[in-house]
Amino acid sequence: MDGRRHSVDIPISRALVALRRVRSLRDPSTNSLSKFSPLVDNLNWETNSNNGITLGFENKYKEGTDTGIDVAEAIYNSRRSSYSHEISGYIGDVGSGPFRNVRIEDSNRGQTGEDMLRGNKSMSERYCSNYRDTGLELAYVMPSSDYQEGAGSCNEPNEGSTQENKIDYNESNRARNFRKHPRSSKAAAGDVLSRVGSPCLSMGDALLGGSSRATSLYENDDADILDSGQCGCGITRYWSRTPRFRESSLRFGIEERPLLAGSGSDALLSGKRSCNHAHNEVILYSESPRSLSQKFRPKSFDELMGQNVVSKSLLTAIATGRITSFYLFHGPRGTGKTSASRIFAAALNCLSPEIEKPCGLCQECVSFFCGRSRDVKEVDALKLNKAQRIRAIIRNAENSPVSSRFKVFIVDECHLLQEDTWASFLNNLEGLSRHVVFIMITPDLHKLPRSAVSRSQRYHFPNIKEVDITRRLEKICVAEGFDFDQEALEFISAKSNGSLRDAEMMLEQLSMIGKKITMSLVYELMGVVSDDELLDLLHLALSSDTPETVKRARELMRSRIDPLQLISQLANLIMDILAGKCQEETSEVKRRIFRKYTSEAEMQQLSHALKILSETEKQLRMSKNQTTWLTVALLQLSSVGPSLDSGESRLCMKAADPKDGDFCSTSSTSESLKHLVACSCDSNESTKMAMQNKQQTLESIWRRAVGMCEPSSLKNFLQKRGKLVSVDLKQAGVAVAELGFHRPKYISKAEKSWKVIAGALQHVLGRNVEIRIHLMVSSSPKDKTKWKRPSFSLFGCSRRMCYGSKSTPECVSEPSDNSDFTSGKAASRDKHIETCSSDCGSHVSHTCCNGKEIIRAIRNRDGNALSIAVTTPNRFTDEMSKGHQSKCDHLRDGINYGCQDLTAPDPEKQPGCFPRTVKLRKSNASEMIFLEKHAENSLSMSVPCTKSSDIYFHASDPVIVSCSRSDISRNCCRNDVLAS
Ligand SMILES: Nc1ncnc2c1ncn2[C@@H]1O[C@H](COP(=O)(O)OP(=O)(O)OP(=O)(O)O)[C@@H](O)[C@H]1O
Ligand SMILES: [Zn+2]
Repeated sequence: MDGRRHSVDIPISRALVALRRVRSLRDPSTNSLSKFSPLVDNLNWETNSNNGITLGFENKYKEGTDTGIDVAEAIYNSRRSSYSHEISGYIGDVGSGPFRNVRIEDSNRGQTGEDMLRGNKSMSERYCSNYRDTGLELAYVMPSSDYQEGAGSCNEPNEGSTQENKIDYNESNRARNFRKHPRSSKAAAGDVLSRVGSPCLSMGDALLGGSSRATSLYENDDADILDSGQCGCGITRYWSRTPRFRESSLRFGIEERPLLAGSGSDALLSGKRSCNHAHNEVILYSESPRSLSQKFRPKSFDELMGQNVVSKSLLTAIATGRITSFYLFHGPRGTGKTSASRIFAAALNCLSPEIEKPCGLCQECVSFFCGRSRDVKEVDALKLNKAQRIRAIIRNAENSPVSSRFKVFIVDECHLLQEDTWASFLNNLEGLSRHVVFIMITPDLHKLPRSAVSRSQRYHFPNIKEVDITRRLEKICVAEGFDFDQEALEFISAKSNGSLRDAEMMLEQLSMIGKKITMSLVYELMGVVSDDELLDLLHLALSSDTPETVKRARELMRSRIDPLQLISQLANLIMDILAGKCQEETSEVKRRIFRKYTSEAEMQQLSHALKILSETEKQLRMSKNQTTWLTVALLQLSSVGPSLDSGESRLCMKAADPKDGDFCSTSSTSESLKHLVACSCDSNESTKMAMQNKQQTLESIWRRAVGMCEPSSLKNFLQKRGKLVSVDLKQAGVAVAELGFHRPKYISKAEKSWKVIAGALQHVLGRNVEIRIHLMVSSSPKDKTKWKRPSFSLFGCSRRMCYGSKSTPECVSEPSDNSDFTSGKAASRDKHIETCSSDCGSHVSHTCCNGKEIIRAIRNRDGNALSIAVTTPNRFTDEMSKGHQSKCDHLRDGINYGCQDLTAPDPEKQPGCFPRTVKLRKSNASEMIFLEKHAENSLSMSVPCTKSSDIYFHASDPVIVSCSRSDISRNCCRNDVLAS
C-alpha cells in the first residue's frame, strides 16, 4: 500500500465481479454464506453519471438487526481475503438506525476496515475527522436528510432520514468531492437532482406554496442499469426522470398527512395544504419551484382548465372500470397533456371511494404525489428507442404492480419513438395484462404511425380558451400577490395562442419587471402595439396620408416595435375586421374599428391591404432593412383600394430629378428609395409634364441598367432594341419592370438574357425585380421616341430576380447560353426547354406569391406560340429558402401539354371570342390550368395548386398570353400587366 488514495473507474463487469465476491463472503464465525446471502440478494445496482455503481440494499434490514456491522464486516473480511479493492464505507449509525450506507471504493490504500467497524461513531465525526485529512477509505457516514440533500451539516446526523444501505463503487473524484463538498456531491452520492418536472416535486411545490421546501425522493436521471428484479416493477433502469424510491420515507407515516385536503384549484393556489410544513424533518430534498407553471401545475381534474371533456371522460372510464391499456393524449403545447396524464395515473390508483379522483388523501395518492409511487413511471421516449429497452419494459410490465392497482407508464413526446419501437409496443399491446396502462403524449398526432393512433384511446387537448386562461392567470396573481390590470391579463391570454403555459410564463416575466401588471408593461415586454396605435396607423395608411403614415411608423419603430410583429398585428386586425369577428369580449377600441369599416368598398380595400401585408411579411424575413420596407408597404396600402384597382393603379416611378440620374448605382435599397416616390397614376396626374418626367425617369433607369449589362453585344442590342416601358411598384418589395421590344425575335433574345437584365435593373432600383417582356407596337421601330404602349401584347413573359441573390449583374455578366444577340436567329423550342432546364433553378424568387411562380415563358420556333414552364412544387418554400433548385427535370422529359383550345371560340359567347376559360390538356395531372380572357387579344393565365412537379405546356397556335405569377387561388392572379 503506497499510502495514496487511488480510485479508479470500475467497469460494470468488475463491479459485478465485486458483487460476486460480496456474495461469496462468508460468515466469519461459521464460514458459511448464509449470513450474507439475504443481504446481497437485496442489493440494488445503480449507476450514476460517472459510471460509478452503487449497490443499494433494499430496506429489509430493519431495526434491531446489525446488518450494518455485518456488511462492514463482510466487506472487511472479504478484503482481507485478498479483495483487491479497498473499501471505504459509509455506514449508518448502527446503534440508532436500521439503514446504512456502505461504500466500496476502488483504492489501493489499505487499512480502515476496523474503522468501518467502529460503527457507533457518528457520521459527522467520521466524515469530518477522518476523511478530511487522511483520505481514510473506510468511514461511517450517517446518511442524514442533509446528506441526502447534499446540504447537510456534519454535526447533525438525522437518523430518521437514513435511506438505504449502499455499497458504492465510485470513481475517486466523486468520492473525494463528496468528502470535501458534501453539498456538491449529490450526484456522486447517487442523490437527488432537480426534479422539478416530476409529479412528486411539482406536487410538493404546489403544496408548499413555493416558499417552503418540497419533497423529492427521486434519484438522478442517469441511472441506467438497475437490477430489474429489485425495484418493484423492476424497470427503473429504463426511466428517465424516474423516481427512485427511498423506502425509509414511508416510515414517517405520511399517509396520515393529507397532501390534498380536497380538490380544486383554490385550495391549491392558496398553498395552504402542506404535509411537509409540519414535518420538516421528512423533507429530504428541498426545491423551490422554478417557475409559476411548475408551481401551479394542476393536481386534479378540477384544476385542469378548459379540458372538461377529457376530464369527464377519463373520470367516467375510471368510475366504470373501463380502462384500456393504451391512451393517447395529443394537442397543442401547454394545454395540460402531461398534467392530465399524471392526474389520470394518480386517479387510476386512488383508493378513495369517491368519484372525484385523485383524492390526494389516500395512501396511493400521497405516495404518488410525493414521487414515491413505484407503479407510475415516466419514460423518456428517446431512451425507449433502444430495442432491448422497449422489450424489457413490456416484459416488466407483466409483473404485478408493487402496491397499486395499475402500473402506469407515461411516455411524453411519443412522436420521438421510432418505428421499431412502435412495432414492438403494438405487437405486445394485446397481450398486456389488465393492470398495465400506457399513456402516450404528443403534440403531433400526425407523426405517429396510423396503426398506433387507431389502436389507442385518443384524447384531444384543444387550445385553452382565452377566458379560461384569464381566469387562471387571475387566480395565480391573487395567490402570488401580484397587482394587475384585468385588461393586461386578457391581453396576455389573447397572445398566448391557447397555451396556458405560455400565458403563465409571460405573466411570470411581467411580474419580474414591474410592480403592477399593466397594459403598457405588456406592450413593452412583447414589443407590440396597442390597439389604439394600431388603429391609428391603419387608418392613416389607408387614407393615403403619406407624411403622417411615415411619421407614425417611424415613431412606432423607434419604440422597440418589431416590424414583423407590427405587420402581423396589422394583418390580424384586418382579418378580424374582415371576418366581422366582433366578439363580446372584444375591446371598445376594436369595436370602434369594426364599426368604421363596414362598406363593401372598404372591405375590398382591406383585403387588398391584407395581401400586401402578407407579401411584405415574407419580404421582411429576408431583409435587413425591415423598417424601410414596412414603411413602403404601409404607403402602398392606400394605393390598392377598390377604386384604384385597375390597370391605372399601377404605380409609376418618379425620380426627384431624373436628369440627375438619381437612380444611381449605389444600389443601396434605402438610397434608391429616397429618389423614388410611389404615386398613383390617376388621370389627374397624367399631365403632360408628369408624363414627360416619367418617360425621362424610365429612360434614365434603362440607360443605367443597360450600361451594366455584359457582354457588349447584349448592351448594344438592348440599347438599340429595348425599352423600359414601366416600372411597377405595386407589389411590396418587388419592382415589376416591363420591357418592350418591337419584334418577337428580339424578345426571344432578350428573354435569354433576362437574368443579366434583371440583375442590372435590380442594381439600379435597389430592390427585387420581376421583368416582363412584351412585344411593342410602334409606328416606327427605329424611332424610339414614338414608341407607345401597345394596346395589347403579342407575347409576354415574366421573370423575377431576387435582390441579393447570386445573380447579381456581375455574376451573371455572361449570358446563360451562347446565343448571339445580334444574329436574330431564333432558337428551337427544344433549345428553349434545355435552357429553361438549366435556368430555372437559379433565378427562382424567394418572394413568390403562395409559393407559385412561373419561371419560364418561351416562344416556340415560329415565334407565335408559347412554351411556358411553371414551377409549382409544394416544397417550394422550403427549397427556395435553402436556395435549392426547383425541380426542372420534368422539362427535359418533354412533358408537353397541348393547348389547342386557346383560339377556339367560346361556344357560349359570341363567335370569335376567346373562351373565358380554357383548359389546357395535360398528360398526367388532374390539375387544370385556366386561361382567362383579359381583352380581345390578351389572356392571362393562372395555375391552380399543382403537384410537386413542373408543368410545361405550350400553346400551339398564335396566342396572346400574359404569363405572370400565379397563385393557388385563381382569384389572386395578377395578370393585369398586359390588360389594355
Ligand atoms: N389545462 C390546464 N390547466 C391548468 N394548467 C395548465 C393547463 N395546461 C397547461 N397548464 C399549465 O402549463 C404547464 C404545462 O402544462 P403541461 O406540461 O401539462 O402541458 P402539455 O400540454 O403537456 O405541454 P407539452 O406538450 O409542451 O408538454 C402546467 O404546469 C400548468 O401550469
Ligand atoms: Zn386518493
